[in-house]
Amino acid sequence: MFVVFSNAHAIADYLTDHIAQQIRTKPTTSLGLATGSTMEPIYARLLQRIQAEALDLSQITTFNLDEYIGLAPDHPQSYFYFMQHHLFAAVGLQPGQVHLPCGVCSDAEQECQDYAAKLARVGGLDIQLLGIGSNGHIGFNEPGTPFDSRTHVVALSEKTRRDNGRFFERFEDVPTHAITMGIAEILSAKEIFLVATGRHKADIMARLYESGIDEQLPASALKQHAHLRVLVDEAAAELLPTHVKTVV
Ligand SMILES: O=P(O)(O)OC[C@H]1O[C@](O)(CO)[C@@H](O)[C@@H]1O
Repeated sequence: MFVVFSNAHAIADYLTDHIAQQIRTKPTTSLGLATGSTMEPIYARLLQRIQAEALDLSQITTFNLDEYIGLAPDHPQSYFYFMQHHLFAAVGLQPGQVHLPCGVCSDAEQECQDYAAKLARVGGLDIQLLGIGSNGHIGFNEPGTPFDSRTHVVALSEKTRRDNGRFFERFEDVPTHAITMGIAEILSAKEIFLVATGRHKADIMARLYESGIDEQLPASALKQHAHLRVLVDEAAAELLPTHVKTVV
């Protein structure tokens, strides 16, 4: 389950190869995308590859995991802005191809239903990329989220708001709520890659390894998935027992 790479760039190379191959084989590939610092080197490498190979993205679709409630797409900390800045704009993905929950729609519950309906129409994304929060959240599915959840509004935990506070000027500016894809929708992807890099992710990787399937640890839901790979760098793998690690 755990594949250990020397560093974050090696993980980015591996995922870029895999995603590029998938798109070449299936031009209508649907990608589930994540945000956060972990994804930055991955999108940087993917962007280089797309440009170098002039990979045809005209038929792909993308679905992001989550968005903060209250942040407009042009807010620098919105996840829409993150995706535009790190990937979408440079590779020329068109508005109709990319999907993120709307954080400023007047009816958030309706937005969740609409997003869930769009995901249901795709019927399981081809590849889902995931980061992991230090409390084990995936997307913004915080501990205690039912594993059969679909897209929903979530109240962010104090821990998550503090972790993400590094991107905001003041802690009070960190949104209190978000819309996130649910765990059932994440699990419906055909392949899932959970990525964790850095020593600050070593504790949660050890917890994930030791835990049974437990709603208090959202990422443990992934253990039910037949095509999950957890990609870690050496620092994030530090507390894992040697016998569970495949080193590449
Ligand atoms: O990659 P980071 O910045 O450590 O974030 C980990 C996870 O937390 C989130 O940023 C949400 O808190 C996710 O988008 C991400 O997958």
